[in-house]
Amino acid sequence: MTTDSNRVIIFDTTLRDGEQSPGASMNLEEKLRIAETLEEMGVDVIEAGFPIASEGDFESVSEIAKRAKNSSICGLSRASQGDIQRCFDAVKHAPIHRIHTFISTSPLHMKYKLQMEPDAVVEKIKSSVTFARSLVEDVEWSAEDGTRTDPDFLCRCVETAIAAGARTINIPDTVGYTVPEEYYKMIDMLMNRVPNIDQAIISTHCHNDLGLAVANSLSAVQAGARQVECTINGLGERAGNAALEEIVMALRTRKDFMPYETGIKSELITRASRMVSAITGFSVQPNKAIVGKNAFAHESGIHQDGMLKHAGTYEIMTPESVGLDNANKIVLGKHSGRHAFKDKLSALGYELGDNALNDAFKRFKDLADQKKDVYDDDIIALVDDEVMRVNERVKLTHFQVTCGTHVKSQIAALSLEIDGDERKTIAEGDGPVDAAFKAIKEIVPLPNAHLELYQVHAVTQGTDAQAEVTVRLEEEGKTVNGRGADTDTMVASVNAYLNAVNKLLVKREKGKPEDVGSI
Ligand SMILES: CC(=O)SCCNC(=O)CCNC(=O)[C@H](O)C(C)(C)COP(=O)(O)OP(=O)(O)OC[C@H]1O[C@@H](n2cnc3c(N)ncnc32)[C@H](O)[C@@H]1OP(=O)(O)O
Ligand SMILES: CC(C)C(=O)C(=O)O
Ligand SMILES: [Mg+2]
Repeated sequence: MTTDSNRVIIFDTTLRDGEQSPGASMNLEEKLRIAETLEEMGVDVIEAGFPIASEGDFESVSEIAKRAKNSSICGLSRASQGDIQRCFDAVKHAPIHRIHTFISTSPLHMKYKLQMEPDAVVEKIKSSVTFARSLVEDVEWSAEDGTRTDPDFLCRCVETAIAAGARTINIPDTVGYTVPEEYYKMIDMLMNRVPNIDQAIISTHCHNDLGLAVANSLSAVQAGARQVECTINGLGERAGNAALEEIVMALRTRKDFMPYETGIKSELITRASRMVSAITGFSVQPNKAIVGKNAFAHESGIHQDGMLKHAGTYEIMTPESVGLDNANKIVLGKHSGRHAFKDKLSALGYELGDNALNDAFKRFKDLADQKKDVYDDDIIALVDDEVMRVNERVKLTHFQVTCGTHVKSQIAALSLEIDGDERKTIAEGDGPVDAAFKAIKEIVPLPNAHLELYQVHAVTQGTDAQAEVTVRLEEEGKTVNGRGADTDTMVASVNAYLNAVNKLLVKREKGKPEDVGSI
């Protein structure tokens, strides 16, 4: 830990307050993994649990303490000797350790929860901190429900705790009630009114009931607090605690406005976030700041164009700075423009001329209108389809087919353009594919061609996925493969068959000059 006046101590309570989220219980092995990652990240203080709560909590705090090297390991305890002793017995194994003891100071909590008079609470602060100090050097004291506490009484409690030996004074916004300006004033008031305040570091512990936990914490730092209590992914009681990743990245990104340092290796944030999410089963919302899956994703054409020209146009931090190695994501969808589409094609190894690019872009927009997510594989299928269709002599102009139960045979209506001439037919078949292929053969007679393969696979997942169809035709020892891709499997099938037909025509041109172009 440092005495640098601009250094903010990061106190992580994922394993204590985070575990107080209903359904977020973790076993020993999981807590050890998280603690190891927090230590690797450079977290200054790890609140590893509440040792009096259960045998399991005691064991996990002890085990984390035994393995700790650089981080201080802390345990929570009520203002009672039993809790404090149990806490000490667990954290004492760590080379650097802390006892954190708390008691409520708001009128509501004192009257109804503790059923204690304010003077008795002050006495408890004195006795509990004194006892904790008899066991360890580093004692933190918290005024539970601090933000709803009478300011004069809060000053009295803080002064008592410091006089008894507390070296960190935490002012929790236990119920997420305060707002940034009010919290700033409260910290400022303590800094100015408590006579021995310079013997302690002021700490924040903000809950997110109004979505203000991070804003309140930063406001307190600006007022003089130098420890922030927070959790990975903002896990914690009810709506959670201030999110560590948001605090750290806000301080790092806005150094111009908030000239404070933390010791966190921000490149490990994504790893820690994913680990906590996987262990607790609490998924991170896609639009969550810093660690949401969309935090560095750009879908709209104007943003994508800006990003391609200069990432700073729409990103205030780099994905690498939080450990995302797949860099910023340009997500192609119906809001994308040509710049992003062309860039994606280059990344996929395609360089198309202007006309081909425009055609492919149009088909991409049509696809994006039908399909929510357009993946790289969709684009590859689409462009391959486009490239294959250049210079085709037989083109599909219209196709419709019936299908369903209680019909003996399916009817396909088909129009093709052959060398510029429109030809139409209607054919019956045993199933829609059979009807469609018979219709093609009626217009384009291929007496010696045999269908060797008809294969369908979904390019991506979901019911709106593109179907990719492969058709293999064999004619007098020559084999061609045709491919077609579309969200409609039947349209993809017809396109694949026609693609194979066009290839056969090319092969005829090359092999038998006398048959050139005969259809
Ligand atoms: C804001 C916070 O996050 S506070 C921390 C919350 N975390 C936890 O509660 C951890 C898990 N808790 C537990 O396992 C249990 O509540 C225990 C083991 C701590 C206590 O269990 P029990 O002894 O059965 O008490 P129970 O939880 O029902 O009630 C809490 C008691 O502690 C008292 N208490 C609450 N806070 C404090 C405090 N800071 N100092 C002293 N006493 C306190 C309450 O007034 C109540 O006392 P009472 O029994 O005389 O009425
Ligand atoms: C025990 C304290 C620090 C707490 O978690 C709170 O008040 O929210
Ligand atoms: Mg809390």
